Amino acid sequence: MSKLKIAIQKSGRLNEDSMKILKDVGISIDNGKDQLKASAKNFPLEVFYLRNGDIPQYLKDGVVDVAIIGENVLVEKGQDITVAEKLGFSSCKVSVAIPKGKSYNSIKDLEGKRIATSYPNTVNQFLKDNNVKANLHIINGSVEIAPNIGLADAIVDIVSSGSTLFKNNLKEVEVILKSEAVLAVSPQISSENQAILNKLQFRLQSVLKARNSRYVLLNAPNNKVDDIINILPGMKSPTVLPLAEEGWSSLHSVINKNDFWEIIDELKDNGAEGILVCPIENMVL
Ligand SMILES: Nc1ncnc2c1ncn2[C@@H]1O[C@H](COP(=O)(O)OP(=O)(O)OP(=O)(O)O)[C@@H](O)[C@H]1O
Ligand SMILES: O=P(O)(O)OC[C@H]1O[C@H](OP(=O)(O)OP(=O)(O)O)[C@H](O)[C@@H]1O
Ligand SMILES: [Mg+2]
Repeated sequence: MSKLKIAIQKSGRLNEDSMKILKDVGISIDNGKDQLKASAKNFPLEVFYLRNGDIPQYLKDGVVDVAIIGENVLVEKGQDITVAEKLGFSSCKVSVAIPKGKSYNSIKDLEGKRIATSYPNTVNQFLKDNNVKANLHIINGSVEIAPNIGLADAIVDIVSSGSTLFKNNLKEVEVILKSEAVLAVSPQISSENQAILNKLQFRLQSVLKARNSRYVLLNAPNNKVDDIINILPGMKSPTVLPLAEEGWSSLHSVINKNDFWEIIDELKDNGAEGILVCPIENMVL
């Protein structure tokens, strides 16, 4: 029987969350220590542990069918690779930064400047789109140090919290792109393995929806139930059950996790009590 081949970052920022999402979709992996290849016990899946930067080529060559990878790496090295699913972790930006003390008005200020980066294709495309010519210095890591040692006037690198920029006395002046971890698909995937991918994607979607949602339970006097139903976003028809205490009901609903803190005061002002907010493991809609 055919198996879907998936590439996961061997070690680094994506590894743990990638393994966690496979676990959350019910796939258990037989993982020997330091193994570069492993098989799932209960799903037709083979896992290859690879360097993030090498994965686009493996996808292009059809060595692996799918991969969990940063979108930014696909922009840099994998233009013809499709994204099946955004996975909601490892959010970051690829940005231009310059020394804090330098003035900056527009992209044109980069004309003729030296830019240090590990993402030359991304930077070249950005410069071309903006009709700016600059000189690239390609380095593999610790890019933020380049302006301080006189190697460059500006850098293009990943920014997340901004603390690396801050520590190196740099400021972000342009955001070239926003990125998160994605499930990327090889253009060479067979129809047999595409069918396995569809099953994996169905499970992923159910887990991702659940991660973004919360199950809310609350109690309210019966005469407030209609008002509270109007406040709870996104649910056409919450469950309403009578409480043992006369004149009171329990309301159950699913809401987007980001909405909860926005509506909590409104719920309380409208008579909601005993509000419970619970995580959801899976959502099949
Ligand atoms: N500070 C950060 N915060 C959030 N996400 C990040 C951050 N830095 C990188 N990422 C994302 O995680 C991915 C992996 O980053 P990481 O630093 O672990 O790998 P790498 O050194 O670029 O790759 P390799 O596996 O080839 O060594 C990046 O491609 C990017 O999408
Ligand atoms: O905005 P921040 O939250 O500070 O994150 C940004 C930093 O994180 C990444 O480096 P990483 O720690 O992965 O080191 P690396 O250069 O060895 O990959 C990236 O290259 C930046 O340097
Ligand atoms: Mg890194």
